[in-house]
Amino acid sequence: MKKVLTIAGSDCSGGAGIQADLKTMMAHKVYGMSAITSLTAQNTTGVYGISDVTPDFLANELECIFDDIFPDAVKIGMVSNSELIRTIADKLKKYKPKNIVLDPVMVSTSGSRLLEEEASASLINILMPLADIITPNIPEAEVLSSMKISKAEEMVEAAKVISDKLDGRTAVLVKGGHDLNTANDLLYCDERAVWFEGERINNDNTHGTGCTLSSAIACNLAMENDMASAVENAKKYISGALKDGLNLGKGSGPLNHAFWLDINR
Ligand SMILES: Nc1ncnc2c1ncn2[C@@H]1O[C@H](COP(=O)(O)OP(=O)(O)O)[C@@H](O)[C@H]1O
Ligand SMILES: Cc1ncc(COP(=O)(O)OP(=O)(O)O)c(N)n1
Repeated sequence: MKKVLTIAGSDCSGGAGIQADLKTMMAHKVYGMSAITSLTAQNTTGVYGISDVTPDFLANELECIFDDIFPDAVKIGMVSNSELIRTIADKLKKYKPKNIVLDPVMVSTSGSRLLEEEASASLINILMPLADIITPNIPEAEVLSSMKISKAEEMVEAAKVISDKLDGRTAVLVKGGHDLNTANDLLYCDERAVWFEGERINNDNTHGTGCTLSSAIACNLAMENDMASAVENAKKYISGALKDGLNLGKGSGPLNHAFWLDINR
């Protein structure tokens, strides 16, 4: 059985963070593990509290995992401060896992900062170069490229700028969920731009879409798919989970991961 590790924050309401990641892993029939960076008190209406673990505790979690059940892929999500970012980088350099997917989580859809402002530079300079793929949404790609993105060509341009900053070694997937007309994601990999077109689904329940997509990519890489196939399969997964139309909570609700179990029975 393939094994996948998520290093991310906990969402007590189960829509995003490690809960979304572990549900995605279960649906992909891989063995899921989690190193928690932060506890959040949040639900479909917003984020009401954040409590980071200590760097020593995160180091301990990572040692426990890597020394015992070595993952075939690693997904990294919310890491709110520079000390935690450095802790993760140290362990990745020590253990050298393959297939690192980094979702550069900065601000939740509900508008709360999940990355301290002064930690952006550490995320970019310390953690991103270690990733095989990073998956910014449009606002995150704007921050990373220092560009405004308002059309498809600018998604390509921004992805190139970000890729250049990472010496071209890291694939860049600019997600199009924040474009109100389409849902097309752009993969820039090995100096080539490839579009993954998605039908825009009329569902405001999008809590955890970014977490889910990046975990699905990690699962597919663990299962030895190449990068483009991993993104293509992950896009099918996210589209199906959104289309299912689960409607829970008073705000932007979570996805239904169980649809995948039903269609793959
Ligand atoms: N309404 C939608 N219809 C179809 N796909 C969507 C929709 N909203 C988001 N997605 C897809 O969900 C994934 C996550 O995208 P996005 O919402 O941009 O990221 P984030 O959750 O990090 O802000 C992408 O594959 C995007 O295309
Ligand atoms: C603990 C935690 N991690 C990440 C997020 C952000 O989730 P994401 O899927 O990027 O997008 P939204 O849920 O904000 O739409 C989170 N909220 N909590």
